[in-house]
Amino acid sequence: MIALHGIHQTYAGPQGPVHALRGIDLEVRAGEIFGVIGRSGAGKSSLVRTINLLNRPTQGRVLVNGQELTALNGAGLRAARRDIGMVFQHFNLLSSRTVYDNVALPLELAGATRGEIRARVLPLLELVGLQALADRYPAQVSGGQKQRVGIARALASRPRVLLSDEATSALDPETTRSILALLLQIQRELGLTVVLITHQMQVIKQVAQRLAVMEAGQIVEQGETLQVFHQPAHEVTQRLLDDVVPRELPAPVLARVRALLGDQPTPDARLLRLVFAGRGAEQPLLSDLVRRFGLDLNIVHGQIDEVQGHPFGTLAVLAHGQAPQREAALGHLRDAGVRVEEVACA
Ligand SMILES: Nc1ncnc2c1ncn2[C@@H]1O[C@H](COP(=O)(O)OP(=O)(O)OP(=O)(O)O)[C@@H](O)[C@H]1O
Repeated sequence: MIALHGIHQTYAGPQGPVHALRGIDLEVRAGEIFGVIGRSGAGKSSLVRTINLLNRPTQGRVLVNGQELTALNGAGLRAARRDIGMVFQHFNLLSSRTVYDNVALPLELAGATRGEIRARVLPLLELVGLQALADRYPAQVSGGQKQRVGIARALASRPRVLLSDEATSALDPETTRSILALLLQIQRELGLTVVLITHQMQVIKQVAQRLAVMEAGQIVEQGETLQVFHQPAHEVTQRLLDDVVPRELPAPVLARVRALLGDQPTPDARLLRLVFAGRGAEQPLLSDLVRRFGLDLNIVHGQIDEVQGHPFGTLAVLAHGQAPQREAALGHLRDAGVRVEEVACA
């Protein structure tokens, strides 16, 4: 659906060239929501803007729906771009136009009649829940509503691809959730392919089926969201994931563990952090540890969440038991797909 081959992007900066993209190869499948995450300056905006050639890459090829955009210019490129909608962090609405007229703009530019425009804009406003606000100006609606206008405008030319450049970064968490829910809804209803860039794993967690992690102009990791959350391979991914599943146990939890252990050396006790995903989270593994391996467990901390409809979470347990049983129990957990880490608590 979308294929990027060997993409390089170099800008002329005041202190010399800036290599914003350094050899990106990426495939996005038809009908999926693909998330691109990275820290500030990693190259995310540069990447997403190459997909519709808002930035023409210095080197490399961009293919969308089998058409090589990098080989197009002028009218050919303009036509291809109509198949790619885009929403922006700061909405990019025209303040002098009403909500209705902002959504109508791309259709006007494409030469549609007033009747055609009306027949397209009204259902779009209904889709994004703004039919009652059609006559308001951007200054008279909230940030979340502005983004709904931006989404309706992006959909006006019936694109098959939607690019989202930090669409929720200017919004509060609750509005972010509602905008992401809307993106999911339209992706499902219209069968859109969505590429969404963000610096927040919470956003990825809510909507992306697959993701790529960027750092310094390169993709350092990519895969299915649940898999990457469960087994992040790159340090940058792990750091970004700390937002959703912190690696460090909170200090009060560690203090409680120390209090539980008391002053006596307890060679048979281990503090373990278990990361469950999908399959592992659905089995009665903790009762197995007690019944089959004779361990004593204190649950000291935990959180359970959902990623792509699958349970995902972490649990910190203080496990008491003799070394052979403990090792067998940990093997059992790992076989069931649970990631097991020993946490130092001294
Ligand atoms: N038009 C430009 N001219 C010069 N340098 C640029 C230009 N656009 C981006 N850059 C530089 O390219 C690098 C990548 O920027 P880009 O905006 O793609 O990253 P980003 O991951 O989207 O960052 P952010 O989340 O802060 O927007 C940065 O070092 C940035 O300063």
